[in-house]
Amino acid sequence: MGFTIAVDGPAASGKGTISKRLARDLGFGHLDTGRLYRAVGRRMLDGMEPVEAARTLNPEELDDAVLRLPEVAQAASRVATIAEVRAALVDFQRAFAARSGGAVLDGRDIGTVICPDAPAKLFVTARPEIRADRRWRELVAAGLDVSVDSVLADIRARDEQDMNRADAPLRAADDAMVLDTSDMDVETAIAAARRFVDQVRPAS
Ligand SMILES: Nc1ncnc2c1ncn2[C@@H]1O[C@H](COP(=O)(O)OP(=O)(O)O)[C@@H](O)[C@H]1O
Ligand SMILES: Nc1ccn([C@@H]2O[C@H](COP(=O)(O)OP(=O)(O)O)[C@@H](O)[C@H]2O)c(=O)n1
Repeated sequence: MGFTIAVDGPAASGKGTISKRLARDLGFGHLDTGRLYRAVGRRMLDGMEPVEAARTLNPEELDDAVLRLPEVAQAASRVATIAEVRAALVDFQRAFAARSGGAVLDGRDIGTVICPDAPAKLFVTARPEIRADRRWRELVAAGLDVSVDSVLADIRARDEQDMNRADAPLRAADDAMVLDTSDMDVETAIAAARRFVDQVRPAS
């Protein structure tokens, strides 16, 4: 089994950016597990029952640009409260984590539930207003007409729902390194994450 890096944190904290770079620089695979929940949420918006949607998800659906939409993110957070939906997605995530050659998974419950034995766990966070500003810039750059206030409201609502659900709530694992990126630029945040990984990774 390869080395697994678990990266969790709230919306737009920078966990995807860090995970992608760690994976690229280390030659590991990367799985953005939020896309699984977004794909289920999207299917629910199309009228499908969420548990059925999770059980029959196709990996090809994970690359659709429509998954970025704020309404899909909200639907994702709603379906993510359903224990049977989460259960249906466990095997896919654990199989990815176990791939030889190493894996980086980012989400909300990777260090706590999906890969509790991962040797490297990061919890990436930032102040809500900063996260909202980052996500707003990203959505505007993608051509969406959204206000920063609506993005902040979505982030706060999802934080609340994700932290307070009964099954696999968003929280830092006890053995996670907490990285607050509020006052870091992208390169500084990536470098801090890499230093931590290098400390716990056996030299190869
Ligand atoms: N440390 C940082 N400083 C400034 N912008 C950042 C930082 N980290 C990420 N971003 C930007 O913020 C947005 C959200 O980052 P992303 O990695 O997608 O967050 P997450 O995966 O936690 O939702 C992206 O547009 C990204 O380029
Ligand atoms: N491992 C995960 C990943 C995402 N999710 C849910 O899926 C939603 C969307 O996740 P995401 O990672 O794509 O969201 P962003 O952080 O990119 O905004 C979250 O608000 C969570 O409710 C989860 O419950 N568990």
